[in-house]
Amino acid sequence: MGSESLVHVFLVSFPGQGHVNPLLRLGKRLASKGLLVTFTTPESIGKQMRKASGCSDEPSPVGDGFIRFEFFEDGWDEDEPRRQDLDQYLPQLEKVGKVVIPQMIRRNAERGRTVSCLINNPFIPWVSDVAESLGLPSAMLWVQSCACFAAYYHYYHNLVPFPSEEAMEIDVQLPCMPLLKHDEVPSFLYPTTPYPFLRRAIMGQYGNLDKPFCVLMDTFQELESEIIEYMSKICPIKTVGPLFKNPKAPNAVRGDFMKADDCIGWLDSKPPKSVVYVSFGSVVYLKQDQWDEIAFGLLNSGVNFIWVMKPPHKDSGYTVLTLPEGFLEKAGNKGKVVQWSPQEQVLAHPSVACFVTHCGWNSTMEALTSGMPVVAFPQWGDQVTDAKYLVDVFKVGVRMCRGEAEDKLITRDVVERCLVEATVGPKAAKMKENALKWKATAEAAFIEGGSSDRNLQAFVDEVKKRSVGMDHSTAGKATEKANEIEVEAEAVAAATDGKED
Ligand SMILES: O=c1cc(-c2ccc(O)cc2)oc2cc(O[C@@H]3O[C@H](CO)[C@@H](O)[C@H](O)[C@H]3O)cc(O)c12
Ligand SMILES: O=c1ccn([C@@H]2O[C@H](COP(=O)(O)OP(=O)(O)O)[C@@H](O)[C@H]2O)c(=O)[nH]1
Repeated sequence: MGSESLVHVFLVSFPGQGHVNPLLRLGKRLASKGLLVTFTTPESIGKQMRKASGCSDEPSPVGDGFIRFEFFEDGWDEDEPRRQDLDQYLPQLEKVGKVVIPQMIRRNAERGRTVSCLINNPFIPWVSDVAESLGLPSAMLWVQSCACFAAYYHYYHNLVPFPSEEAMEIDVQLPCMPLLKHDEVPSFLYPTTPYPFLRRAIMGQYGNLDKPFCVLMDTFQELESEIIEYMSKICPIKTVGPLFKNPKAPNAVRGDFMKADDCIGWLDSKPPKSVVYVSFGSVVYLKQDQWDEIAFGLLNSGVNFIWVMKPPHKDSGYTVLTLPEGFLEKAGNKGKVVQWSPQEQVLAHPSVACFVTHCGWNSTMEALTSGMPVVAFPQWGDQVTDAKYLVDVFKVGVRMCRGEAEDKLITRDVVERCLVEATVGPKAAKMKENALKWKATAEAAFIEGGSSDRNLQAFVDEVKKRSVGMDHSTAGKATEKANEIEVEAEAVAAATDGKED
């Protein structure tokens, strides 16, 4: 069957690695179940994805369906530094996206690829408005834990007290969740967060939560059963994780912004469970003094290690981190420093003993599903909550810090102690045992017939059902509406021409 005759879903992603990965993984899972999937995000990131991962606009077969990429211009010059300032970039994306997404959908319809459903991830809640205005069903992929989803929900609706300027250090009790200490609540909710724009970005999604007919989540029933059950009574939640596992299409299509450095051969040469993998994800950037302490902690503990040292974006305002003098020489063949790693492969490698992680939700799911114990080094946002769960609830980790808000230098001795604790002795063995249990539970969820697979199949069936109900007049309405929006946009552009800075 050609890709034209398939039901077509259109995925719109916020241009961050931690958002692209889970949405693209969802796209692959949907494609493998027989859908045509178009994935879009701004061209600035598209350019990187094409170069690093070979993403193309030609449909690639995935299982029974296809996936293709179609990027969009965000209206800014290629090297516009304001993209690093989300306070400015998010409104720009909304302004442009509300015009260009309907145009893309119309062009697809004209080419015989009528879109049946729009799916977005957080930070770009206006996608649900676009869907609504076109008369299209929409869904949202939540890319953090259900626990964090619940925390934000209760905050948004003022259902329980959260830390405030009057009472900064109060603990937070949410239904069906362990008590969260004040610094274990997603840190964007602190009154003092340096990232209020990220709080606004997330809250925007809650303001629009009545629009998607389904909230997909990259978690699984057995991992967060009580809170999933509780929130399911309030929201149309479907857990479909771990999304990075796709039995039918392993690794074919990827969306990395940077090419991964090769380190698998090096890992092959190391004994089983002898290597510590250290990565803080795609956005966290530590301070130089903390970096130095980690470097000495790694050296002093004598472990083998792979350390991801991602260069900062040139407009981020961060100064490039350096390694202590003589570090690489001292580490010798015990250590490997890379700019970007093939993380899924590293976590699956038998030589790796533990993962020093910033506890982003993607990294958290990848670690659990790979049966990998962690050393939790959260910084902000959901990371501090994920760290709490990894250590106290899932029991697969030791805690190295409590987050950026604590503003505490973690010394080399503490780093060393945590590394030893996570790799040798009875506590390490127990954590490994727990991690392997989570791995097995995750596998049972994503294989055919498992909880996540059934939820995904139910979602696909629902999309198909709605697309049948969507006769040509609905598709025609979408086209008409897109035309109207375009005319309006042209008028707006003409009216504002030359008036912008
Ligand atoms: O592309 C991004 C840019 C920024 C950012 C941009 C400018 C700033 O001054 C501060 C942050 O934040 C981000 C935060 C993100 O949160 C990350 O999102 C994941 C999924 O929600 C979580 O699981 C992780 O813990 C969390 O780091 C993801 C981004 O792509 C970005
Ligand atoms: O060297 C690296 C570091 C990270 N990742 C991937 O980048 C994503 C990071 O997402 P996460 O939610 O963990 O953190 P964020 O970058 O959003 O803070 C995960 O899928 C990782 O597997 C990777 O492939 N190589």
